[in-house]
Amino acid sequence: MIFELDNVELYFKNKRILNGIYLKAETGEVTGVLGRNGCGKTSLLDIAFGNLKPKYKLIRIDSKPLLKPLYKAISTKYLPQYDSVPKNFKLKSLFELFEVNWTTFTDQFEDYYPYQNYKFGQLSDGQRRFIEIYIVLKSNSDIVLLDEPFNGISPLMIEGVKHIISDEKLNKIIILTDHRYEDVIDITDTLYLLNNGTTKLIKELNELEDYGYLSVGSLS
Ligand SMILES: Nc1ncnc2c1ncn2[C@@H]1O[C@H](COP(=O)(O)OP(=O)(O)OP(=O)(O)O)[C@@H](O)[C@H]1O
Repeated sequence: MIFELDNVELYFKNKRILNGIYLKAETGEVTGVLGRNGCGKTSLLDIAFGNLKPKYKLIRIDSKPLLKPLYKAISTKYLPQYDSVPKNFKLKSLFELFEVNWTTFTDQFEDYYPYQNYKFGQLSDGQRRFIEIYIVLKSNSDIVLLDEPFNGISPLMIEGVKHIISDEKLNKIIILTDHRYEDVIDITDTLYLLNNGTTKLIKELNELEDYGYLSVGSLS
């Protein structure tokens, strides 16, 4: 499957946030979006998912325009920037809801074994984040959107998430954004920089310095 987001124009109160966006992502690949704070990365994912309506946008799936919101037309999972699971939800029920196997999870991540009957709100911030990422990535879908998946989780868990992303991309389109640019670069097949409201396809990493996203010398 090929997903394209094209010709996006987004304003908040007459302030133009996005203009002339083009992003292409396909099954079997991880597509990364980098950009400074406030440049519009979350807005872009919201527009892609279908829960933020810009002035203009065009989404194509396999070259055909999509007229419905993505989440209504295609099986899509979205990890938002902040907690989205109600705090009184039991982990067991959460895994059942997303049809993700708890035993497979705890076989791989043994630290979580005791928590099956815990409520989501009884976990630490990082534990909650990790569980959310895991279920979003592991549940059935064609497209996965991840907003800052590495934020707040410890280095070993970041490595774990990167492995899961690499496995899951075989059958999914994965689009992610995060400020941990080295981890993003490490796992992405296609990389965009969001700068001055437009996307730039990054072919050479030094372009990240040329566009002023990284300071000169950061990559050496
Ligand atoms: N509901 C809103 N009303 C008005 N302005 C908004 C709204 N949501 C976002 N903005 C503005 O739009 C711009 C883009 O915000 P967005 O959250 O998409 O950026 P971001 O790149 O994800 O930022 P960060 O990396 O800091 O999370 C910001 O300048 C923000 O102030």
